[in-house]
Amino acid sequence: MLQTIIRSLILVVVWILLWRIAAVMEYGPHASIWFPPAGLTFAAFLVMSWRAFPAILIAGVVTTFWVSELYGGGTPAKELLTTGVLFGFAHTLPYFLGAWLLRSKLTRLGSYGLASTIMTFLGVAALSSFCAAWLGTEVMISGKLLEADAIWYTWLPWWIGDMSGVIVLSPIFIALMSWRYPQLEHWLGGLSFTVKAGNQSSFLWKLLLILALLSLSLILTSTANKDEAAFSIFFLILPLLWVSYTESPLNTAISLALFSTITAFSVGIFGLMDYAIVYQFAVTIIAASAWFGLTVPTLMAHNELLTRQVSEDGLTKTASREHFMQSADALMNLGKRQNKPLSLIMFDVDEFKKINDSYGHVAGDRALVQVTNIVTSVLRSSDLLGRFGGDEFMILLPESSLQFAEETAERLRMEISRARLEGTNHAFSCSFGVAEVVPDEHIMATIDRADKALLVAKKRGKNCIAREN
Ligand SMILES: Nc1nc2c(ncn2[C@@H]2O[C@H](COP(=O)(O)OP(=O)(O)OP(=O)(O)O)[C@@H](O)[C@H]2O)c(=O)[nH]1
Repeated sequence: MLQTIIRSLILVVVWILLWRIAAVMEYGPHASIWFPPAGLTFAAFLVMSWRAFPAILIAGVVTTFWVSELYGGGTPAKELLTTGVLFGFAHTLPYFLGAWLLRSKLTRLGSYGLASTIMTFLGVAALSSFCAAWLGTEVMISGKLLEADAIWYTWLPWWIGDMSGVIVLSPIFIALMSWRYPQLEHWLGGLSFTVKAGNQSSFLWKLLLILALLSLSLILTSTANKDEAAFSIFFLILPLLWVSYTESPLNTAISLALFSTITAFSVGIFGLMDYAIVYQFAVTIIAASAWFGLTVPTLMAHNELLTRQVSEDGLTKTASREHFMQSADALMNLGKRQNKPLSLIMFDVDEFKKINDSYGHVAGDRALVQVTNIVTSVLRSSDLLGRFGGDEFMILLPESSLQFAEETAERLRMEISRARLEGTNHAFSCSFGVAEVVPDEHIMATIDRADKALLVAKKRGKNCIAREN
């Protein structure tokens, strides 16, 4: 309970502080480049759900009194209180509903729906801020804190400011809060905001590049005082996308927060109010693109994982049957072009069933890994080892005559027979069948001949090598 009260108090104070900062950076009445409290409200509802309500309502009431103070005052306290409560609801309800929608979508998507998560986040940010700005303006007008016709020139910049506040800043607020709520990571749709171990120097260089380019664009605009110069800020999309493609979501959130904060402050410092709308759109569009950019590394990682799963045997990490066939085709074509012989070895662990029956299937699995490790240590890097199925494996040896393949099989047989099943005194052995690839034949024909030779080796008493007839 005490913890909830402390968290709510911190939320009230931070919200009011951010509101004050945004008010300092206003380029028109109720219009700033971005409105950070909107980002905080959205993040708070996403992380804390309805528990964030009291804190944001209180902050809404306090700031309504402050607005009256800033813009002339004169409204009686009772009326201000009603306006404050109404404003609180006008601000919180749209963001609460938006965060609830995103939250329920996230729980359904899991970590594979990052692109969909980001699309929903951007859509929800646009809709929630639209409603919050519209309702907020109406409340301000009915509370006589705004002129009736102000709806037309206040509502639009209010909306864009709120929307960019949510799009640009709520991820950094979610990141800050998720350190206190680690359970968040499960449903952030593959977005992890935890600090990753490792060298951050490349990120710092990228950050410096962003700051340098931003300063250049701002100085250029204040010197030239031309629209064309102001639009140069859109070039910042390149380094920011670079960050999102190559860095963690947390680093992307930090870069966007820093980029947008400096931009918002600079509009006041450099007197760039005339270009405020350019900066507002630049910040929002660049942030939205950077969030989509985050899907690239995630998709690439998924792609890599899937490729590995398809091309690798899950247990022994040797080539899967499908991958072996594909690679064998390429190696056979190369052999044919270079006019070099290729040979194939099929081998099978002897009495493998006994290992399973005596020591269990887990020990059986370990035995298969042990055998393939021994085989890999003997083979050349150009040889291709694949699992045919069960305890049967195949090796394609480029630039190898039948004679060379037999010698290799003999070395493998010796090495394997020296090994003992981990933690036991159980000795292994394998039987081998060897065949040479005939130019233009299908790999399955060679496999068939090597397999027949393997059967012969088994019939001869196992732990030996047989060559094709
Ligand atoms: N632990 C484990 N066992 C497997 C796996 N795949 C197949 N097996 C078992 O491996 C055994 C293969 O037995 P076989 O090759 O038919 O016979 P064997 O005992 O090796 O006898 P020989 O080949 O005649 O020497 C079967 O009992 C399968 O259930 C696996 O991935 N892990």
